[in-house]
Amino acid sequence: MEQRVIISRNLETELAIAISECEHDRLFVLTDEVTHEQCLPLVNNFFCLKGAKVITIGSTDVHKNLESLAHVWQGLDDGGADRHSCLINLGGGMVTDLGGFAASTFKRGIDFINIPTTLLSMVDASVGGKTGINFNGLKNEVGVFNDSKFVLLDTRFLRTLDDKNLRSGYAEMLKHGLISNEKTWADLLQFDLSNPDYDQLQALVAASVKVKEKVVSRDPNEKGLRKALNYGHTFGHAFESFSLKHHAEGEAPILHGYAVAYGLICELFLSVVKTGFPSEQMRQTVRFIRDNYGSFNISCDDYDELIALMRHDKKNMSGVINFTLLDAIGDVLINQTATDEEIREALDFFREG
Ligand SMILES: O=C(O)C(=O)C[C@@H](O)[C@H](O)[C@H](O)COP(=O)(O)O
Repeated sequence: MEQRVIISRNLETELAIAISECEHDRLFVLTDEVTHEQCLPLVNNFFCLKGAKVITIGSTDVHKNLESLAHVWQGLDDGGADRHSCLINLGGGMVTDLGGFAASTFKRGIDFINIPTTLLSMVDASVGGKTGINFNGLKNEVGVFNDSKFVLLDTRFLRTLDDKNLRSGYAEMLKHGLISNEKTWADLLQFDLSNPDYDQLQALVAASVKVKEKVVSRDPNEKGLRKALNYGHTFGHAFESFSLKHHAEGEAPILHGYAVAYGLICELFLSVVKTGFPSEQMRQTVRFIRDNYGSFNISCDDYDELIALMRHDKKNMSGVINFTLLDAIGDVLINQTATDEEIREALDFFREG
């Protein structure tokens, strides 16, 4: 059965139907500490979740690791899960990625349902079957492609989101705009992230999910076209891993979407320099990103480490760093390379504008 993505109108009814179409002798709900407090109360008294056992892991990407994964497997074991049980992932991208991986590997695979609660997870992480954890300081280093049976997308959860998480998810929408068409891209640049209109956002979310679904349906296992969805991520994942390692004590590492936004700046620059992307459209996008995401503090001394991180990108072939670039909005070029010198120039552009 293919993954079914449903823009929810009545979450309780749709969840009941989804569960009935999955193996579900025992039900489990995975939350993180934040969604346990803010989102679980919105679904906890659903009749279809009666008797479900709740498993909770730490929040943010810092916990997207082996320990949390083992905690979920343990929770499933303790709750008597067998191969006919079902895991419902209620949370952001970290929960849907990690929960999806836990479900895909427990007893070699049980059914799971994603209920994304963040913008990032709604438009990106919960759709398309990429599951996994970070490992060895590298983003999503271990995982499998495996679709949740359902994604139930209820935009009411967006109202529980803080400003930073809203902006984080929006970066992936911006990416979808850049890889799809000028109209979607231009609509996205008009949106006021400081004063979000949730009705307008709901329409943009629906359009954004369609971009992702369309790409994934043509290339579910990222043999080619799906690399379009990784635009901004060669630099983005390097920034994110760098920040996970070096963030100051008491300060949170940058959120995934912020890293992607910064990655987009670098990869737009490379797109202009290497593949002829129009520089005015780059400038407009970069201005929007700088205005809405600020910057990330790196110096020239960090370049070698960032390039070393890029050498682990999953798109690479034969040890050569691989980029997705654009020659125009909606015109994606996969399997592009750049010299270390060009990568450094892109980092200079990121730092200096
Ligand atoms: O779904 C995809 O394919 C993507 O590349 C979407 C990305 O936005 C997403 O962050 C993804 O999890 C990154 O995957 P990775 O394969 O580069 O780790």
